[in-house]
Amino acid sequence: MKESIICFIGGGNMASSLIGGLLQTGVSANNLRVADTNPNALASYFPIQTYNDNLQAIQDANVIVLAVKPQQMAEVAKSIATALPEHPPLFISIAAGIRIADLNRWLGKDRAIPIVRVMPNTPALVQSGASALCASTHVSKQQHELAENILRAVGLTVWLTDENMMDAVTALSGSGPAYFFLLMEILEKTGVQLGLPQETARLLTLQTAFGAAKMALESSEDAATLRARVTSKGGTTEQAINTLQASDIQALFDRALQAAQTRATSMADEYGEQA
Ligand SMILES: NC(=O)C1=CN([C@@H]2O[C@H](COP(=O)(O)OP(=O)(O)OC[C@H]3O[C@@H](n4cnc5c(N)ncnc54)[C@H](O)[C@@H]3O)[C@@H](O)[C@H]2O)C=CC1
Ligand SMILES: O=C(O)[C@@H]1CCC=N1
Repeated sequence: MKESIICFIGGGNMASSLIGGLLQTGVSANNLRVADTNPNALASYFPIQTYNDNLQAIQDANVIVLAVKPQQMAEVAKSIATALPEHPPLFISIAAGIRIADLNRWLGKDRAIPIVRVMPNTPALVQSGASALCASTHVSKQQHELAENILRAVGLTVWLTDENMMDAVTALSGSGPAYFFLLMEILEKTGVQLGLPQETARLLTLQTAFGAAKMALESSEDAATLRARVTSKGGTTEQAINTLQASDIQALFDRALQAAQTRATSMADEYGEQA
């Protein structure tokens, strides 16, 4: 991976998390490029080569990371197709919903293009991302390893054998950081309502979230057991958990994640087959 030239098409929120994470992990700035049609998106960027012309940016790249919005993907991919060499580089698409088959059609028409579809998340910026990967049948063993190495450099990776699982992953871990950030917002605000100074509520919230995640990751016990250890019989936690369960928090999250999964699937139809 260290020698590969990795070119990002689209330099927004998710691309900047990946680029920042890769730089932190020691990938040379000389091997990273980013192209974006909006020069403001690149203004505050890391010290890597930036382009406003996608076709110029992809020249000699070993890996092209497609990081534009799903609705822009067809147009961007079809334009890149006009400039691909005889042996196309590895494509990594991080777009929610967009299927490998559609990407291959846009990029290659009838010829096979090596594509790895990935659903990463923004904690990649601090090497704590979680990515699910799924490879097209035309991805070589080396390209498989290359994609794995790029994403593993910024966090956990899991491979999916069934691309259909990607929309569930998008609902769980792709969107997931937002659920935890929302919970942090809620806890901090509630702490203030209970009488704590804002900064005290903020710090206690963040450290509690971090501590709970670290403990769950490092423990051999499941989350339910760890929760039980906090919940003293007749104590305070029991009151809070009972209140949350009386409002059926499980059903609320079922509906929320189903809505996200359904949206990912509908984006594939909206921006894919008809595009
Ligand atoms: N934000 C997130 O947490 C995650 C996003 N994703 C996926 O990553 C992709 C990008 O999402 P974000 O970074 O959030 O969006 P964003 O809007 O922050 O970034 C997209 C960038 O693409 C640029 N762009 C638009 N048209 C272009 C073109 N023709 N050529 C080159 N660049 C162009 C835009 O100027 C913008 O900077 C999406 O497909 C999304 O589904 C996947 C996982 C998590
Ligand atoms: O909200 C979205 O559509 C993207 C995909 C996962 C996270 N952000």
